[in-house]
Amino acid sequence: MVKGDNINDIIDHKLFSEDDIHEMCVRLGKQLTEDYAGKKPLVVGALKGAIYFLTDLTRQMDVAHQLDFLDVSSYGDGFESTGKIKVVTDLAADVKDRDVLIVEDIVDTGLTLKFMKDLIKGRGAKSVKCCAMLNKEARRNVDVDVDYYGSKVGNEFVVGYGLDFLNMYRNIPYVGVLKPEVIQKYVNK
Ligand SMILES: O=P(O)(O)OC[C@H]1O[C@H](OP(=O)(O)OP(=O)(O)O)[C@H](O)[C@@H]1O
Ligand code: HPA
Ligand SMILES: [Mg+2]
Repeated sequence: MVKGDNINDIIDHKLFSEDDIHEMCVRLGKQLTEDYAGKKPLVVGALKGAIYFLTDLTRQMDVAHQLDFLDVSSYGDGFESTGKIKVVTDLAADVKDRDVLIVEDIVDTGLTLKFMKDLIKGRGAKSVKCCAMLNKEARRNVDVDVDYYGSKVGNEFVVGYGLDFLNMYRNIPYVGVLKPEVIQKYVNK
């Protein structure tokens, strides 16, 4: 949160509490532990939104893995995807012949995930899957598999636990729906 902000002026209602998110991490961590046993996956956090989910999820994965990060951006400072995706900061690791698991906070139109999966597959990865906290399926406009996810979410703009609006509010410890008037305030500027 930002000092001086009143949470009640920002969040319309809470969608997923800290306990809800913890339960998602436990369930997904168990599944990933089974599915990646013996594979030493490369876990790729999609910067910046995924960092909160990534740190909690990987601590529930009882499987040896390595971490890397990829910053691919399409939203810029706005809240609507521009559709033009670029690599802001590339992976450090070579993904050739690796089992890669992309961790995302949310899959919305699917453009970001498709871009990342295609990029990593194109570099010769053995497998590329995604584990997202939230799946905003109704907004999908490209065909891409979200292999694991914590929960579906409706067509609402959510913030907190890594999810931002104008790069703010990521540190709200739960996921809430952003008040439409907050969006309006910035859109009309
Ligand atoms: O499915 P899409 O419509 O592509 O949207 C989902 C992506 O958008 C957000 O990232 P953003 O590009 O805003 O950067 P951030 O992770 O730094 O917030 C979010 O974290 C996902 O990565
Ligand atoms: N909230 C924050 N970031 C996002 C969202 C959302 O609902 N959809 C795509 N990026
Ligand atoms: Mg992101």
